[in-house]
This record gives sequence, structure tokens and C-alpha cells, in this order.
Amino acid sequence: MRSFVVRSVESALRRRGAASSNRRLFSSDSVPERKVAILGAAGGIGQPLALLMKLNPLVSNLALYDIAGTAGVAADVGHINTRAQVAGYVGEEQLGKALEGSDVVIIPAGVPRKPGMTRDDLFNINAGIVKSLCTAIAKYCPSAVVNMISNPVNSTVPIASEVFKKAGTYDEKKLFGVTTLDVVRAKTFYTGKAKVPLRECLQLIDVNVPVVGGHAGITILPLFSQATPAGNDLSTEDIKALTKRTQDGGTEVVEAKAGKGSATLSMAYAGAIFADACLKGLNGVPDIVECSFVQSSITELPFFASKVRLGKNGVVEVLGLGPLSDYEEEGLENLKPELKASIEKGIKFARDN
Ligand SMILES: NC(=O)c1ccc[n+]([C@@H]2O[C@H](COP(=O)([O-])OP(=O)(O)OC[C@H]3O[C@@H](n4cnc5c(N)ncnc54)[C@H](O)[C@@H]3O)[C@@H](O)[C@H]2O)c1
Ligand SMILES: O=C(O)C[C@H](O)C(=O)O
Repeated sequence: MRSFVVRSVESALRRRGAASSNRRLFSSDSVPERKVAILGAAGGIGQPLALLMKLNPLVSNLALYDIAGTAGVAADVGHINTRAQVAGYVGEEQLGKALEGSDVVIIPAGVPRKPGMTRDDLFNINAGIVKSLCTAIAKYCPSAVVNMISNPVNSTVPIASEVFKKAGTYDEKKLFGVTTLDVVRAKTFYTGKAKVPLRECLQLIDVNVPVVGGHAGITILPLFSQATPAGNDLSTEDIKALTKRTQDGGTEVVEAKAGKGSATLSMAYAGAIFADACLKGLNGVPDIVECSFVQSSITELPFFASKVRLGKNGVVEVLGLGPLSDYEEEGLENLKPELKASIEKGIKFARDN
């Protein structure tokens, strides 16, 4: 499995023409030590994400933290014969140890949706969880890159920023809302619909669809006009249907799971891709670009998801939106009021509590 993962990553890099400088990163002698902490590691996302991070050759230490259940997950994952040393931490008194020395902290802690709920309905519970975890991050690993998965991402990222500002540790280049699942879905749905060459279809990694805005309903704005390879035969109706399916992707899974939670496996996959991109950036691998919800000035909103170039200190550059179709321009204007309200709600919560 490990060699499969390494081979896949290597061949992806080779296709990007960067193999010779990067291949060295996969020899265990030259790869820097990197500690990754997962907060909420015993949950539906946390467990498969722990597995995927254990398979990532860039990780040397993997800290699995939750309020219960991490001993079993750590013992289980820890038996896999890959590089990362795994340790489980449980309860608030062990949170500091879990975080100390972390380069990347991934947060999938919190409650998931049930059918009929919006992501914002999770705010009352998850806002407090995120706030207390970010308070600990500010204390124990203030320079870590933070990957926020807990919903509602449109509010939890602003909460995290306020907590870090209060603690005097805020670095806007190191705080990321994970929107990779929207990109993964957009790529999958697009590949199914667009008449792109079969070779590309089999290698989803070669299909690209930027997704901008935020991570809830209409705030999720896939830019199919910029998809590569171009799906020339797509009608306006096709684009509208693909956009709606991408925006409703989370709800599709929540309904299919019928009360047993939301996306976990595809989210773990998406979270592992994004964390891997952050690690590569930290390690100096050039030209790492992913979409993420970050502090931004590309619109009038203080946080916005767009393509972001990653580097040794987190965000190197927030990339612009590029040319939009009329349909996408309309989607952009329509999403702004909801996204603005969610951002302000998060900021207010963090300032008042
Ligand atoms: N960003 C995205 O694209 C995306 C995708 C899917 C799910 N999510 C969100 O991720 C979150 C987790 O989803 P899940 O399916 O893994 O839920 P889950 O209930 O299966 O797991 C959540 C875990 O968080 C733990 N937890 C609760 N409070 C904690 C605390 N204070 N400290 C540490 N751990 C704590 C729980 O014990 C549990 O193990 C939800 O908010 C969900 O909406 C986001
Ligand atoms: O939809 C959800 O509640 C979970 C997540 O945000 C998703 O997009 O799958």
C-alpha cells in the first residue's frame, strides 16, 4: 500500500515535470521531520484520515487526539509499517502534549449534520469546540499550519482567526478552511459528464476544477468554465446541473447516510490531499496550488476560498478568480450576503465569548 501511495504521488509529480527535484523528498534520509496532529481523530473523518496520514511518507510523527477512543485508533494505525510514529492522546489534560511541536494541525472535531440540518445548525456546538481547540493551538504550537475541517467552515475559520488574534499568534498565512472536498466532488461530477479524453478520466488527478467562495450551499461556487481539460460539449443546462450537484454534494451524502452522519471517507481523502499539499509547501516543493478558504482580499469579504499557492510559511499567494462566465459572475454576487453573514457570525462569537 505504501509503495502504491508513494508511486502514485511520484508519478503525479513526474507528470507535472517536477520529478527530479522532488523524488529526493521521498527517500527517508532527506525528508524533514514533520509532526501532524489530528484533533477529533477517533471520529468518522478522524479515523480514515489518521490512516491516510500514516501512509504519507512526509509525516514523521502523527498525534491522534480526541475526547475518547484514541488509544485504540493509535494502536491500530500504529501497527502499519510506514515512517510515522503514532501516539494517541485523550482528554484535555493530554491536548498540550498532542500539539507540542506540530507542523500541521488538522481539525475534524465536532458534530456532523443529520438530514434536514444546514451546516450552520452545527454552529452552537462546534463553535465552542473549535474555540477551545484553537486556544490550545495558540498556546502549544502557535506556528503550526491549521487545517480546519469542522463545520460550518464559513464561520469556524473566522472563529479561529479571532482566537489567534486574541492570543497574539495569528498568522493569516497559516490558517486554512479545508474546501478540498468541494474540488474533489466537482472533479468527479465533471469527469462523469464532460467528454474529456479517457486517459484523463482514469487519472482524476489530471482533471482540474477550481471551486471558490465558501463551504456551504450556494457559497460553494465551482468554476466549470475554467475546468481542464475543457469539456467543450457541456451545455448551459449541464453546467447548472453540475454546479447544483457540487453545491449539494454534502447533503446528498447526509441524506444517503440517513441520520448516521455526513461525508467521512471522501472527506478523509480530501483532507489527506490538502494536508499533503501543506506539507509539501512547508518542505519547499515548488508550485503547490490548492483551493482553500483563507483570509483574502480578492473580493470585499475578509475570508474567501480560491486557489492558493503554498510554500514554506503557508500561503505564498492568494490567486485571483480568473475570468468568470456570466453564470459564475451571478453565482459570485449571490453567494456574498450569506458568506458575509457566516463570517460575521463567527467573528462575533469569538469576540463575545
Ligand atoms: N470541511 C468539510 O468539507 C467537511 C466534510 C465533512 C465533514 N465535515 C465536518 O467535520 C466534523 C466532523 O465530522 P465527523 O463525521 O468526523 O463527526 P464524528 O462525530 O464522527 O467525529 C467527530 C469527533 O470529534 C470528537 N470531538 C468532539 N469534541 C471534541 C473536542 N473538544 N476535542 C477533540 N475532539 C472532539 C468526537 O469525540 C468525535 O470523535 C463535522 O463538523 C462535519 O460537519 C466537514
Ligand atoms: O455536508 C456536510 O454537512 C459535511 C461536509 O461539509 C460536506 O460537504 O460533506
